[in-house]
This record gives sequence, C-alpha cells and structure tokens, in this order.
Amino acid sequence: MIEVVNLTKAYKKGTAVDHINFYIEPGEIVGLLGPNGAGKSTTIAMLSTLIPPTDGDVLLQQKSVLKDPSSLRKVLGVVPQEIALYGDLTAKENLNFFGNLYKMPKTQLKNRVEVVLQQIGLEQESKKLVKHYSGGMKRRLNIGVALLHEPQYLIMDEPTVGIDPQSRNHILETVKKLNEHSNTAIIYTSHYMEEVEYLCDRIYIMDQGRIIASGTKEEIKAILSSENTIVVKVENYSNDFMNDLLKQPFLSNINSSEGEVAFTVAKGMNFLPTLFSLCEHHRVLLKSFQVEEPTLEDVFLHLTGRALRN
Ligand SMILES: Nc1ncnc2c1ncn2[C@@H]1O[C@H](COP(=O)(O)OP(=O)(O)OP(=O)(O)O)[C@@H](O)[C@H]1O
Repeated sequence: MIEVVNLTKAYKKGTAVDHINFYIEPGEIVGLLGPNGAGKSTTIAMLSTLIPPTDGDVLLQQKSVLKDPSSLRKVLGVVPQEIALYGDLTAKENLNFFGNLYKMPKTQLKNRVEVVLQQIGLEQESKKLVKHYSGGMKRRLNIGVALLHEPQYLIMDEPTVGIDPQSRNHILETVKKLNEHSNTAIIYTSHYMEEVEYLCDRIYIMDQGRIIASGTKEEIKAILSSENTIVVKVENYSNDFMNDLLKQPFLSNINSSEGEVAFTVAKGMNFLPTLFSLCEHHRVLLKSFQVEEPTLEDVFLHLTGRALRN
C-alpha cells in the first residue's frame, strides 16, 4: 500500500498542496479529481519523489520513501502530463532507449517491449517514427514507457488532455485492461469527471491544495442525497415565470437554457402543485420533467460554489 501523510508543498506565492492524506492499495484504481491548479501535478511530483515536500511523507508498506526513494521507483511507473519521447526514433526504439536507461536486462527488455506494444495497441505501428504519430498515439507510447518495468503502481497525470475522442476511449480501455489483467494499481488524475467516474473505485476530490471529499462514487454522491435535481422542459417561458420560480423558498440552483429549466429541491418535497400552478399562471407549456441523479460535478459545485471545468 502507498500512503500519503500530511503531504504539503508551499511556494513563496502560496501553498500548492496543503496537508493532504490519501492511500492506494494494490489492484485499485483511485481518481484524483480537481480543476486546473488544484494541486494534482504537484502532489504527483512529490508522490513520485521528483520534488521534495515541505512537510509530510509518502509511505510504501509503512516505510518512508523520502528516505529510500529507490524502493518506490522499483514498483512505480509515472506517466507525465507532457509527452517525453524522441520523435526521430520509432516506438520500438523509444521503448528500448528508456529500458536501457532504466538498466533493464537485455532479454527481459526484449520481452517487455513486445508485451507493452501489445498493451498500448501499437504493434502494427512500432516501426514508424514517433514524429509521424498522432497526439493520441504519442500519449499511448508515453504510457508504454512507464509500463516497461512492470510496475505494481502506475500514476497517470491527465493522460487524455488534448486528444481526439477515439484516442481518449482507447486510453481509457487500456487503463481498464491493465488493471483487470495485470492487477496494476492506478492513480488517475483528471479534471474530466466522466473519466474518473468511469474508471475509478475510489475518488479524492481536490481543490486549492486540499482534499475536499473522498470515497466511492456512491459515497461522494451521497453528500447530495438530501437533494434532487429536476430538469423541466417548457415552452413560452418568460422572465416573470423565472422570477416567480426564484421566489419559491424550497427551490435552489435555478438555471435555464434553450427550453430547459433546472433546479434542486429537497428530497421528498412535493414541488409539483407549485410548478403546475406557476405554469398555468404564466401560460407556460410544461412538456416534460425528470428527476436527475447527482453527478460528481454537482457535488463539486455544492462544496465549492464553482464548476469543475472553467
Ligand atoms: N514551481 C512552482 N512554483 C510556484 N508555484 C507553483 C509551482 N508549481 C505549481 N505551482 C502552483 O501550485 C498550484 C497547483 O498547481 P498544480 O500544477 O499542481 O495543479 P494541477 O491541479 O495539476 O493543475 P493542472 O491540471 O493545470 O496541471 C497552482 O496555483 C500553481 O500555480
């Protein structure tokens, strides 16, 4: 198990990471979800012993890795946000180059290169120069480099930023398979709520250097269990209708766009009579309404008053 204990990074301008605690057990996929600037990359840099913390520690099997970074590096692979590859080499040559850099034995490296190329779905393209690769293929190879030494734990820092949807899906599937077939534990950072929701067993939500919520998806969503979001489709609605809705004490977070009005209401509150009478009064045609499950985005909005993506 890897544990992060009171991990902190303070810069002159402010504290990027502020006494955070979390853990990951073998075989888990754990999500670190937060908006830009929340402190995710700084956390990962400290966790992978690239930068020293101002305070706190990282423990592997209850032993400090700050005192013995090599113990962690043996079992940890890191996929950085930036692509770190040589464009004038092929995929195979890149993998061999990094394998040699890590001083992997020759026969082991040869086998691992073949396995990794298959895992990242680049066997057919392994002899192409990387400079001719698409952004998504480069990202996949970036992941491959981190997998060469068969790490037990893999950290992925926003691995799908700036790539097309097809490559994004490919990466998400690669992550799932890696976890299912090789039992690799994965720390997945992202500001895409859907990715984290799809992949992760447990989630930590970060904001302004702190962890503001943690648990399984269900546990985190339960923070909003006392409310329901209602989405109503209407025609001919006016400002007066909206103003009257805003005056209702039991409705909150009222938003409208393109024929849809959304609001939250306390669970169990019978809002329908009021809604019907307001529609009738303002001659608004009520076409449909539905009760929506809260999303992690809703929880973030509830906890911080801001949207996850800006
Ligand atoms: N070397 C540094 N010196 C000073 N401040 C820094 C440094 N590195 C990061 N920060 C600040 O720390 C905060 C957290 O940054 P960090 O990159 O960890 O966030 P993030 O959640 O990874 O965001 P992103 O998704 O944009 O990478 C930001 O306010 C950033 O400006």
